[in-house]
Amino acid sequence: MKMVLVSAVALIDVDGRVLLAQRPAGKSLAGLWEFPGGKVEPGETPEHALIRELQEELGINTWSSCLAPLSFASHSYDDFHLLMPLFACRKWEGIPAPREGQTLKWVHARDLSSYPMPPADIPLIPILRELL
Ligand SMILES: Nc1nc2c([nH]c(=O)n2[C@@H]2O[C@H](COP(=O)(O)OP(=O)(O)OP(=O)(O)O)[C@@H](O)[C@H]2O)c(=O)[nH]1
Repeated sequence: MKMVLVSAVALIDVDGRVLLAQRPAGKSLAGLWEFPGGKVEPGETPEHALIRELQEELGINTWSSCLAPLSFASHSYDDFHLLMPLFACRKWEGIPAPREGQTLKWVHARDLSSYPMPPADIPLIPILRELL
């Protein structure tokens, strides 16, 4: 099966809340809440892919040194296998704004399970709760 490498991040604010983005209508898994990020392009590191995606999707800047490896998701969808490193990030420049039609929400760790997420993300929730 095709392996797809996606880099994702838990942006954590000063109150310990995590930023979730709701996938817009028309995309695969529309309506589900996910961590910001996207596919790692050829020649990119996961960190650089994330820095690029955060600029494109949210209009914020961060740095490799601010991306701490937290965990990863490994999940088979019908047509590909997703391998998704999840970083934690507490430091960035700018205010996250929805640049690609997403809805954004800062969510307390205890409330994360109220937001329907892609199946690959479910095992990441207890790990985030533990961190926060
Ligand atoms: N960014 C992100 N992607 C996730 C998460 N969980 C998860 O299964 N994915 C999957 O990883 C892929 C991310 O691709 P992407 O964000 O670059 O691409 P996309 O949605 O524009 O492309 P697509 O429409 O081909 O799925 C999607 O298939 C998405 O469903 C997550 O928490 N964050």
